[in-house]
Amino acid sequence: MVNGLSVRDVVVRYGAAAPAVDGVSLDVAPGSVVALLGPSGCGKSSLLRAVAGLEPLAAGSVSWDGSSLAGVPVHRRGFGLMFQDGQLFPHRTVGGNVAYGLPARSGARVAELLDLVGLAGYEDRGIATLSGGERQRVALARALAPEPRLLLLDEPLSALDRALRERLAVDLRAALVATGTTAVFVTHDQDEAFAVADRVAVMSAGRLLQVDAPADLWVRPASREVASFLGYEAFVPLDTPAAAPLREALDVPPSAATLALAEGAFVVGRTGVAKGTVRGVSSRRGRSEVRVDVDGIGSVTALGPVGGRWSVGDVVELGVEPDALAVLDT
Ligand SMILES: Nc1ncnc2c1ncn2[C@@H]1O[C@H](COP(=O)(O)OP(=O)(O)OP(=O)(O)O)[C@@H](O)[C@H]1O
Repeated sequence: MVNGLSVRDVVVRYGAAAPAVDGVSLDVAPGSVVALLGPSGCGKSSLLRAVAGLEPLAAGSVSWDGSSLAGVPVHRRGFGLMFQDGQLFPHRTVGGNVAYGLPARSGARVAELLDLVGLAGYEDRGIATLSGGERQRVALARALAPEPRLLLLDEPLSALDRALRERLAVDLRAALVATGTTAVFVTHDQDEAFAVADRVAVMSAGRLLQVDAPADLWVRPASREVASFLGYEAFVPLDTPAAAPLREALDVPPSAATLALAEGAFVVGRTGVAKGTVRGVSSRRGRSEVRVDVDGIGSVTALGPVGGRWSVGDVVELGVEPDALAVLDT
């Protein structure tokens, strides 16, 4: 028996089109957080909705602690749901929203939950007076209040701006860990998936490509497709001359395997092991991003120090950052 959530060979179809979810199997252990990560339309929400009982299965099974949930309606699964637009009750106070679904006179519990999501003392505020980020914090407190045995989160941060999203992702993980909540979290944002989840399940076109802890996924993407989705931007066979300095940095022998390079695999200004021709320069978060062409590798984004001055056509020395390299399985 598998403890927690077990998804086996699940297929979800809408009419005659190709299945939205095409034979996915996934386990979520009690107390762990799994992110479903993939591009728009790959079937993440459909899978989440199937687990919730909101979408019928065309094939396969969903079970909890070894018991099939077939025929168990949404409200009897003991699962919580949280969506992109929080779906708060606009005419209740913050406290009234969080208390919904709790027994009467749960004031202390409401206060504890608001404290957990960083909104201590917000009980009497009206929903209309809250920022978008505060609303999602209230929605999270409300979703956690009944202590669901599984919390299903569908892009809960994607309506927020980037800086807020990054902060809330960290707070969201802290709240899930502090409460020991088992959760499945849908996102199309790699950084968010890595910040929130213990394990990340990468989906594409209805299928699951790889499930791993964030660090393992980054270091050992199973395929070029996974690597591309994580942000690896160039691919080169390990046995080509251009790959020699990269092989050396990783201390791996030449082989037919493919080496993937993420942004920052090359660093401008470090002891040079390769040369690149500058094609463009931009600045992000204080660092310089230098688009360079490297013979035998192609166009890649090298990182450089703040305020570096390069012109298009300059030839620059490039050092290597091993953490931005991965060897793909053949
Ligand atoms: N109710 C529906 N009726 C018909 N087709 C649907 C329905 N819901 C989703 N689909 C289709 O199923 C596929 C998967 O959609 P789904 O929403 O699960 O993907 P997603 O990965 O969650 O995408 P997004 O990140 O854009 O929400 C898409 O091709 C979509 O058009």
